[in-house]
Amino acid sequence: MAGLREIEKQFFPLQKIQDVIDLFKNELKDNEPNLTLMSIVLGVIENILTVNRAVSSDADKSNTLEPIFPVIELSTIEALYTKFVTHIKRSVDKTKFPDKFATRELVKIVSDVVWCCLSKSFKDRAHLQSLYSFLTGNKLDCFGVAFAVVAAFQILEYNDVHLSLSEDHAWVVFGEDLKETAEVTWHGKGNEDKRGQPITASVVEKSWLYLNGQPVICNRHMEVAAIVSGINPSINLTVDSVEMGSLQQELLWLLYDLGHLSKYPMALGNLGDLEEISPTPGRPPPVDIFEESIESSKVHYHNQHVYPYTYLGGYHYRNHNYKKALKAWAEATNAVKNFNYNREDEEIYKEFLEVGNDLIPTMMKHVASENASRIHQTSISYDPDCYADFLRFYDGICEWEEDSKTPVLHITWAKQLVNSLAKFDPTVRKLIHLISEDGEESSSSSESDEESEEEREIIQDENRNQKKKVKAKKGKTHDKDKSDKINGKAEDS
Ligand SMILES: FC(F)c1nnc(N2CCN(c3ncnc4sc(CC(F)(F)F)cc34)CC2)s1
Repeated sequence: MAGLREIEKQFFPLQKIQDVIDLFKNELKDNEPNLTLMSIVLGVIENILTVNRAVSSDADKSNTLEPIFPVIELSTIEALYTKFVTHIKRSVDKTKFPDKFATRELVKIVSDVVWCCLSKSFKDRAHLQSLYSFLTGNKLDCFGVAFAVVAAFQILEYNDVHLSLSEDHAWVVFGEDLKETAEVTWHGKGNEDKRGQPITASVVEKSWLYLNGQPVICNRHMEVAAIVSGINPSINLTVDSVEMGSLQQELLWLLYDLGHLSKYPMALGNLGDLEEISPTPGRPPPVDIFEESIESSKVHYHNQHVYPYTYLGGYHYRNHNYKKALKAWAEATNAVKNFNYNREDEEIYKEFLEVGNDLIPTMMKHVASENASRIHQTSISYDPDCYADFLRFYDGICEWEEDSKTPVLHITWAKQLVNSLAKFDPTVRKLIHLISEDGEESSSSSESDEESEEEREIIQDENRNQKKKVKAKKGKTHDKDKSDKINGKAEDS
């Protein structure tokens, strides 16, 4: 790939969101959309709108709704583009690799060409995902390194090297029919990188990090979807750039309409989140998009992806549809239970820890107060379906832990379980009919009364302890409340 093509240059300068949409629309018509160009353009815009925000000095501008979209000059983009292309072409002697398809040796060399320039600091900060970050700050996050390798191979005119994505890791596939795999980046903290190594069946089997062999294997258009999905509109922990969020949302709808999100559940989840924040007129509601994300995982990935369910659960929780939230979370652990938990799976562990030990307890508390307003007939603490999904949620977590090298549950899980159990009304606990996997039936209402009496005593004892603790903690601000604000998407100030 040489310099920018004339047709690409004509879109500059980019002065508004629509100019970026037009540039991407044109690139996506091509069967080799220019990954390097698009990553640099998005990185420049994200940097101006979030990291180096031009603080408008004239007072009148700050309170108008006039957008602050920057003017992106061709010269800025071309300089960065040439820098990356030159760096890649100068570092790889193609004459040594006459094959049409990439080899493992070449993949390691290209990974090294990216890796050697990286500064060793702050790898899990925001806004480190684009080639702009690589070219101006020598910093890339885990995804950014893998993407840079794939963009480099496009420049070297290999069309067999593609991005392979799980829910918390990225690597590449290559070779005649994408049969080869290779690590090209690091994962998590304190793990030696395994760059150059293949991802073997033993590493993949029952591993959430490698999705048990069901990762998202991208083509060039899905690689564009990955950089758009990776846009981070956050200015800081509490405020997002409205312009950057709108650009991401419009680009995701462009990719959606072209069919490039149909096999990418997380990109659909990201789009659902954006639609919750700012609904696009004439587009489906967020729930429909989350359902499409789940359907995509079922159809294309043997229902092995977990995030589609936690996207949906989080959405229902935020909108106080507690019954639907419990159903989604039960289906999330139904997906995760087939994996064996290991030390590199912390991200999904944290997701479930928050659901089990924070969101569900908070939900049960709210519902308890709702009872006070005598609408308890519809409340979840009287609903057998909710109780069944609550039990399924925990059953999935326990099955996930079974045969795992690393334990999942600890005392806090048990305490919260007892605490939440107690919030369900005893009558509803009798209505549950437990059918084990081998079809054996047993009703949850225990045959002997003293057993349920004993169960009640444990629960009452736990409640007494909880009440004592709450009184003791009265003065202390609840961290979760703070982080609730942190997760809030306040409008651009
Ligand atoms: F569980 C839900 F509530 C979630 N909310 N946000 C979630 N994200 C946000 C976006 N995200 C992603 N969104 C699109 N594509 C990818 S590829 C990938 C793995 C890695 F970064 F490449 F290593 C992560 C990821 C990770 C999961 S899950």
